[in-house]
Amino acid sequence: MNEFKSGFISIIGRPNVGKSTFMNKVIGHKVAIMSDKAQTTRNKVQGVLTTDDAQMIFIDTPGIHKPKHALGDYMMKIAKNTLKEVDLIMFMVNVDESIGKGDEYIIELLKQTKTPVFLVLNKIDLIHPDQLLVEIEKYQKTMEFAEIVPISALEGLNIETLLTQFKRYLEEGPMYYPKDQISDHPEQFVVAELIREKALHLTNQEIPHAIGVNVDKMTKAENEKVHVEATIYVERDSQKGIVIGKGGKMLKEIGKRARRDIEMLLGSKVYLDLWVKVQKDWRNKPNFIKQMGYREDEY
Ligand SMILES: Nc1nc2c(ncn2[C@@H]2O[C@H](COP(=O)(O)OP(=O)(O)OP(=O)(O)O)[C@@H](O)[C@H]2O)c(=O)[nH]1
Repeated sequence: MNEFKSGFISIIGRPNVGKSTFMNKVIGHKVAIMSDKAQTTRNKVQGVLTTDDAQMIFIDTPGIHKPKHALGDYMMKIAKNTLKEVDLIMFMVNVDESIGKGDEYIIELLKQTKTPVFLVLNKIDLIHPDQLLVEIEKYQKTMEFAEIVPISALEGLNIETLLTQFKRYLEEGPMYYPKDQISDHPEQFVVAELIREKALHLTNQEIPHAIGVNVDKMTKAENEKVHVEATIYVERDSQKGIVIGKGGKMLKEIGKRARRDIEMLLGSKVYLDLWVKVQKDWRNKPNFIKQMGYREDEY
């Protein structure tokens, strides 16, 4: 059997280029893995595409949508961190419009990351084929792209080619989101991802891949508050120290930010209890991975 590949793909592009149309075409109704509330969270998972031999998790890139308001260092840092941590970047542009300020802003950001960038020229149905080459050349002058793929999200043109190319770039990896459990308890996975994401962004150290999060318990209390208990797993004591921070400051901040997003996701008040544990070499322990929600046979 072929190896199973998986990875995170950050979608980036200015408003109206067709990102939602693309997601709908690729994932269709499966986008409904999360409640509508999730659509208001920052840095949200847009959709998960699972095939027999691969899983692609498309995520939004925060700090990008309103460059005018988001130029602050803080938002730039979040955007950069997100782009650094994903496996691929999908930069979508409208081929029927000239390169605008919004695109230039994104290109500047993309130049600073080592993650492979796919330039996806959308809406090819609106232009003459001769024009396509001209547009491609314009973009090629701005930076180096791993691949350039013209598509029409609306008409479904060349989408399969794009997905095949994505797969070529992804590495062997686990199935982060179970194929069939998605509609049952999707929240737990998303909640874990939100906590992990905050921990990654805030620690900004060499530990990202050593952080795993498990949601141990999620219950609704009488006052309608959702009580979430989760454990952040790291591989070494030193990493535990970083995640907890001086006087517990870091952990508190991770909790604060994660809670905000979880509340938006679930649409209710949340009480978040976070623990940090050292589990040596957790990434190489199949049972542990399974316990964290990944299925062993898919791993
Ligand atoms: N002709 C044509 N129109 C498209 C294509 N893809 C998207 N559109 C149209 O472009 C408009 C914007 O598409 P969206 O998918 O909402 O764009 P978006 O990037 O998600 O926009 P934001 O949510 O504002 O970031 C819609 O009217 C779509 O129907 C395409 O391939 N061809």
